[in-house]
Amino acid sequence: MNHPRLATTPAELSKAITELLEATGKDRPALGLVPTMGALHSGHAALAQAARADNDVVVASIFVNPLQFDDPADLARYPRTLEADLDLLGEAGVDVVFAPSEDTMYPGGLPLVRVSSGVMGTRFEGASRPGHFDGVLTVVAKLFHCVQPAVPAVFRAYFGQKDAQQVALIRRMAADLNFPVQIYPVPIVRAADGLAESSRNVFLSPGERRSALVLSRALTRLQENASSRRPLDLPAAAALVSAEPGVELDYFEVVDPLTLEPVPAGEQDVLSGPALALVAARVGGIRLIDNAELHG
Ligand SMILES: Nc1ncnc2c1ncn2[C@@H]1O[C@H](COP(=O)(O)OP(=O)(O)OP(=O)(O)O)[C@@H](O)[C@H]1O
Ligand SMILES: CC(C)(CO)[C@@H](O)C(=O)[O-]
Ligand code: BAL
Repeated sequence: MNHPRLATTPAELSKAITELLEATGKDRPALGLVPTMGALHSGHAALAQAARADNDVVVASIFVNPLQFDDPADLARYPRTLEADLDLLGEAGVDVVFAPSEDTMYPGGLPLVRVSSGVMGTRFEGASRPGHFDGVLTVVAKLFHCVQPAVPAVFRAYFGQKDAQQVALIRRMAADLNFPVQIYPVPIVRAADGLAESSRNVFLSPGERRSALVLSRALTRLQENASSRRPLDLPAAAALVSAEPGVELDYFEVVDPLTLEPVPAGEQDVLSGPALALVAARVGGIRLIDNAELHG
């Protein structure tokens, strides 16, 4: 198995990227970045494959970012599978993996100055995980700076639509703070049973996994209502989730895909444009999120 080149410091990373970009012989080669927290699965592979298809050089990062965890237990048990991750990334054709230590990313402790995710970061996932999106945006800003090519190149970054709020916020950060990177969302990858792939799925027992399928079922129901121009009936979809034994609904909302502003209940019967349904629930002790685009 061909592993990608491994860089553990920004200096090693920069050197590897410059060498690979120069080796293309192109005036303006393209560089793709796939940020991850490791414990990789087919969802991450889809991101790496999309980056491979679009770019001359592909970098993936693996860093479990303590700044985005508000729950120390969640951080402590986050799965870490570096060897298998390198196999998967090698298979997907990734050239370089940046896997810094916590000390390298945050020398001298967690940073004093951070990126603020504003009001969009306080809703949905942000309401349940205070400080989460400031932590995500801060580390993504750092990763963009570490990967930013030192020679003329197109720079693209790939994020999964499974974390829809994260994609919306990273797009806003790149636009609001003039990051010279183009953000590419990649569609949600689902297991054969419909569950959105997630690193945390390994913690579900077989019974919990069966219960968790109610999330994708409820989203499909909304999609069918929207596409056949029936009233959405979000309360019925939420009731379906709440009625599932062992599932505790956190939120179920229909929002604007770019601003994440909720679509008022009175406007949900006839959608005036594309909308996004966002759902989060606890199944056993595990918090799961999912979403689906709605087209009327
Ligand atoms: N099923 C999926 N389909 C598409 N992209 C995904 C999927 N799962 C994760 N991603 C994307 O992979 C990137 C890295 O995510 P991360 O390493 O946090 O994995 P995860 O499976 O989302 O883990 P978690 O258990 O933390 O939700 C993110 O951009 C995320 O949106
Ligand atoms: C984007 C990210 C790698 C930042 O730590 C993380 O939030 C994730 O894996 O989705
Ligand atoms: N996939 C989002 C990262 C997190 O859950 O912390």
